[in-house]
Amino acid sequence: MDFKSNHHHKNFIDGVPYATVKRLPFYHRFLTDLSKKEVERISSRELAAKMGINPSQLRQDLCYFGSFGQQGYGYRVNDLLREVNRILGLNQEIKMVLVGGGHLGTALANYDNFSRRGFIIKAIFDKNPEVIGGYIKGIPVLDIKELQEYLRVEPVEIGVITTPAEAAQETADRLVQGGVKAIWNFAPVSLKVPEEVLLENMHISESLLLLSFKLKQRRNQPDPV
Ligand SMILES: NC(=O)c1ccc[n+]([C@@H]2O[C@H](COP(=O)([O-])OP(=O)(O)OC[C@H]3O[C@@H](n4cnc5c(N)ncnc54)[C@H](O)[C@@H]3O)[C@@H](O)[C@H]2O)c1
Repeated sequence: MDFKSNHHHKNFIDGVPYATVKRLPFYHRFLTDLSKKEVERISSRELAAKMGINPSQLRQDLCYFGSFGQQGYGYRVNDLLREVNRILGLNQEIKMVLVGGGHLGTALANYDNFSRRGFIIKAIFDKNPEVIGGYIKGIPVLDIKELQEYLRVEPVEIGVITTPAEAAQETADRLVQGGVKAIWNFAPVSLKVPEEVLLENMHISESLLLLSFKLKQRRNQPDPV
C-alpha cells in the first residue's frame, strides 16, 4: 500500500492520521517483541489486549499499514513489523553526529539498540581537549571546531545535542549550518531552529518533575483500605 502525501491536511502525515503516527513506536515495540519470540501471527484481539488498547482502535490503525489481516487468521507479525518499520523510515540507515561526549553522550553512544535499528553515530564532537582524539565505544571523538568541515565531507541527517544547557543553542546553530535535517536535543533548553529543521526534545528532568508531582499527589491521598 502506498501512502499519498496529504500535506494540506495537518492531521495527516503521508496519509496516516497523526494520532496513529504517535502510536507507531508503541506498535514497533510490541511487534518487535513478538517477532523475537518467533510468534508468526496474532489476532487483532490478542494484540490489542497485549498492548492494552481498544481492539477497534487497533484494527483502524492497522488499516493504514496495509491489509495484512485475514478473517479468522489474524496478522502476520513480520509483515506488520516490516510495514511499521517502513512507515517509521527504519528500513534505511540514518547517520547521526553527537555533540557533547560527557556522561549522557557516552551513555547514548554505548546504547547498542540505536545502531541495531539503523541509527549510526558517525562521530562525537566535544570541546574538551582531554576527550578529543579518543574513542567512545569505537566512535571517534573530534574537536567541535571540526564539525562544519566534517559535515561537509560526511553529511548526516540527525544531530544529537548532549552539551550543557549553555552550549546547546550555539551547538544547534553549528549543526544547522552544517546541514543537518533534524536535531535530537537532550539539553534543558528551548532551542530556536529554522522551520525546515526538525526538532525533537528529550527533556529527561521534566519527566522526573512530573513523576515528583504524581508522587506528591499519591502521598496526599488516604491509603486504600
Ligand atoms: N547525565 C544525565 O543523565 C542527564 C540527564 C538529564 C539531562 N541531561 C542533560 O544533558 C546534557 C549533558 O549532561 P551530562 O551529564 O552528559 O554533562 P557532562 O558535563 O558530563 O557532558 C557535557 C559534555 O559537553 C562538552 N561540551 C561543553 N560545551 C561544549 C561545546 N560548546 N561544544 C561541544 N562540546 C561541549 C563537555 O566538554 C562535556 O564533555 C545537559 O544539558 C544536561 O542537562 C543529562
